[in-house]
Amino acid sequence: MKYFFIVNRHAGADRSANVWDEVHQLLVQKKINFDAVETEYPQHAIQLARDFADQEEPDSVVVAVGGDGTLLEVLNGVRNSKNHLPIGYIPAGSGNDFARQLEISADPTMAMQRMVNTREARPLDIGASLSRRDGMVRYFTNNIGIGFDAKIVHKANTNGKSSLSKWHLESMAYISAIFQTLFQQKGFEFDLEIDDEKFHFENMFLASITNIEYFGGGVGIAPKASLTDGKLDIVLAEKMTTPKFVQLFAQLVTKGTHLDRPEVFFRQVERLKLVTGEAEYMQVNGESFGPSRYDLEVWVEQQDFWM
Ligand SMILES: Nc1ncnc2c1ncn2[C@@H]1O[C@H](COP(=O)(O)OP(=O)(O)OP(=O)(O)O)[C@@H](O)[C@H]1O
Repeated sequence: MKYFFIVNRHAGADRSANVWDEVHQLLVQKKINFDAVETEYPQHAIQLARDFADQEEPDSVVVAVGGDGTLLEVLNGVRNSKNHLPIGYIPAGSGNDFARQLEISADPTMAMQRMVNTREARPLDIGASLSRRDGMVRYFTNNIGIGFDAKIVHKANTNGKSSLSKWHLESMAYISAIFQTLFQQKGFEFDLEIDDEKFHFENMFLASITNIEYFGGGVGIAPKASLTDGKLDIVLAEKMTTPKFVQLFAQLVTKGTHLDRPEVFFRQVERLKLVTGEAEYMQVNGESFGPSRYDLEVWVEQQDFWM
């Protein structure tokens, strides 16, 4: 097996550089067949992954070293190649939500051992989204979020990448951003189509289309999500009063019983369509987009992973 590593040394507020140094040493020690390239700018991993996959090297794996954003780019590169090579992943980001879902160790040596001990590719669900505005299809491993969570991601990302590692659930910066955004985020119109059912929401606050349980570095938005059920989970919350939000948030971070609340809409689907009435921020795997109006068709596909 040949491993092609795509390394974002800037992920995890630069922690990734240390992760990569440790992994690199192990690769050399264990005489593993590998090549490695470091990303030089945002989005570079898409092109690197696509170019490598296009070469049709037999028995090879493309490995992302970085956070959920780097994994997102590698996935999009591979899906845009004619060869959907298996993807490996060494988590080295701030949030690492995909690694959390799959219980991949944050310890680089353990993550690396798990990957090189793998004997066969494992097909897992990924999300695909077609923007009916620009005709582009984009893929994601974790989730698409519109509204509240996306605005928090936007704030974290514009606050400087070096401060991102401090944005964990328990950090004051995160909690204060949640409350600031709670007051700033207005309700927006949202149309949803699932099979033959159509829903119109006047006052949407957060719309999450998720393939995994977590977003935002360990927040369990979708406790029933699975990477092997062939479904995406839709979790919607309408704009609510502050006391109700506090109750919901407490349920979300403690017991995961928020899906039962009347302000929350929950479905598991293979395909959906959504349209936003207003320009909103969107986050995909923790990467920020917009603000913009969205008209998306989203569905589940499968991708081979090496882990
Ligand atoms: N050479 C580079 N210089 C600056 N930014 C880069 C470079 N290479 C990649 N990036 C960008 O770094 C960003 C952050 O990467 P990533 O999401 O992997 O880490 P993270 O944000 O720390 O982790 P997580 O998403 O798990 O919280 C991505 O938007 C990616 O495009």
